[in-house]
This record gives sequence, C-alpha cells and structure tokens, in this order.
Amino acid sequence: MGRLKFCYGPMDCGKSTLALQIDHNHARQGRRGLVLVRHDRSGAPQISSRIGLTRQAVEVGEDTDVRELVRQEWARGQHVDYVVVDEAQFLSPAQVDQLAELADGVEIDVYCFGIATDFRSRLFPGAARLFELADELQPVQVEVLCWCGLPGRFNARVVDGEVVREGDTVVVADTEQSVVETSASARFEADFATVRYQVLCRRHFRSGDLGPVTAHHGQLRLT
Ligand SMILES: Nc1ncnc2c1ncn2[C@@H]1O[C@H](COP(=O)(O)OP(=O)(O)O)[C@@H](O)[C@H]1O
Ligand SMILES: Cc1cn([C@H]2C[C@H](O)[C@@H](COP(=O)(O)O)O2)c(=O)[nH]c1=O
Repeated sequence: MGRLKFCYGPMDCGKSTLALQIDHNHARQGRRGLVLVRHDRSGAPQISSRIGLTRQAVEVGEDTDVRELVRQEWARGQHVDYVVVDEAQFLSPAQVDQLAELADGVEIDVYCFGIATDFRSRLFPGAARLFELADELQPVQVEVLCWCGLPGRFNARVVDGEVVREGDTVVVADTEQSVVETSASARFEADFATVRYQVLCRRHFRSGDLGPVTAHHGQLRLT
C-alpha cells in the first residue's frame, strides 16, 4: 500500500527544500515522481526553496483531479512511483481525498508539504484534511524563531507594516516585503499593498507585536 505523508511547519522552516530533497533521493534510485504545486511564491509552476534550489512542477488548479494527472502519465507510457505536492495547504479537501485514493488504490507514495494554519491561526481546509487522512504527520525539524527567540509557529500577515486579522485566506507573498494586489475585502481604498508574512510565537502573534523590524524587511524602525 502507498503512504500519504504530510510534512508541515510555519513559513520559512524548509518545507520546499525538504520536498526537493525527497524528490531528488527517490529519483536517484530510479523511482519516477510526479511533482505538483499550487501557487508557488514565484508565480511559476515550480517548487522554489529559499536555499536557492528550484524544480519544475505541474500546477494543480482549483478543479484539477490529481488522479487524472497520474492517468495522463500512464497514458504517455510513464509509470508513477511517488507524488510530491508543495504548498499542499492550498489543495481542496476533495483533492486530498484523491491523493489518499492514489495511495490506497494504486499504491503510490504521496509526500505533501505545507503550512498548517493561515494568518488567522486557523487550519487551511487542505491541511485540515491532511491531518485527518495522512498515514504520517511530520513537523519539519528546522525551528523558525520569533524575534523574541522563542520558537515561532504562527504566520502573521503584515500589510503596510501592521499585522492584519481580516482578508482573503490566500494571498501569495514572501517573508520579504513585496507589493501584492489585494481584494477590496482586505483593504478599503487601495487594491495594492505591501505585504509580507512574519513568523511569530503565540504571545506575539496574539498581541501583534512585530518586534524590532530589521532592514531585511525593508522598513525602518528605531528600537
Ligand atoms: N543563505 C542561506 N543559508 C542557509 N540557509 C538558508 C539560507 N537562505 C535560506 N535558508 C534556509 O532555508 C529555509 C527556508 O527554506 P524553504 O524551503 O524556502 O522554506 P519553506 O518552504 O518552509 O517556506 C530557512 O529557514 C533557512 O533555514
Ligand atoms: C499564512 C498564509 C500564507 N499564505 C501564503 C504565503 C506563501 O505564498 C505561502 C506559504 O509559503 P511557504 O513556502 O510556506 O513560505 O502561503 C497565504 O496565502 N495565506 C496565509 O494565511
């Protein structure tokens, strides 16, 4: 039987790096993988790790049936031993069910990587379904630290320098500041805002204290 595994952790903990390493190690032994992604930060159909590695991937759309992607490989005469999915939090619950079906029905190992909770600290629907269905749950080992030095587990969304608690669930952006188009529900006047995410411990996530912001975040603040 194939296994469905979910490796999860906050932004910047090394999930994409691990996804690329797992793919590399399997491929090196002659196993054939199907590498999938939904909404990579680069905007391209690829897995990109901040450590500098990237790999082409197949973009999973809102209505994609992931079983169909495997069938397409078979139709091209290619076998599929394993599937890697990065940004798996963005999958729909139905797509996670399809991955479980691939593991059980055609014995494909499925490795999913993603964040568990959104900027409100609520589980993404795709991540919630993975917690329900996966054979194995693995928190990614590399600790991301809050500015205070405690382990960070919460992904705060910072819009124009402030932690926000309302807005669309999906706003693709980095831990570095970038200009992102936002919907009218997220902002009243502008359709564009500077957005970044910052990983915080629970106390500072709850208080919204971003600490002494460094030049790294493109802002100046005296402490
Ligand atoms: N220059 C660097 N030297 C060493 N490690 C780095 C460097 N840049 C990034 N990293 C590592 O890469 C991690 C982010 O990896 P990435 O796979 O992009 O994370 P995720 O997919 O979880 O957001 C950082 O936590 C850090 O450990
Ligand atoms: C918390 C949160 C994150 N996102 C987006 C931001 C990034 O594009 C990805 C996470 O990428 P990483 O590889 O883990 O760094 O998710 C979002 O859309 N909504 C959120 O609430």
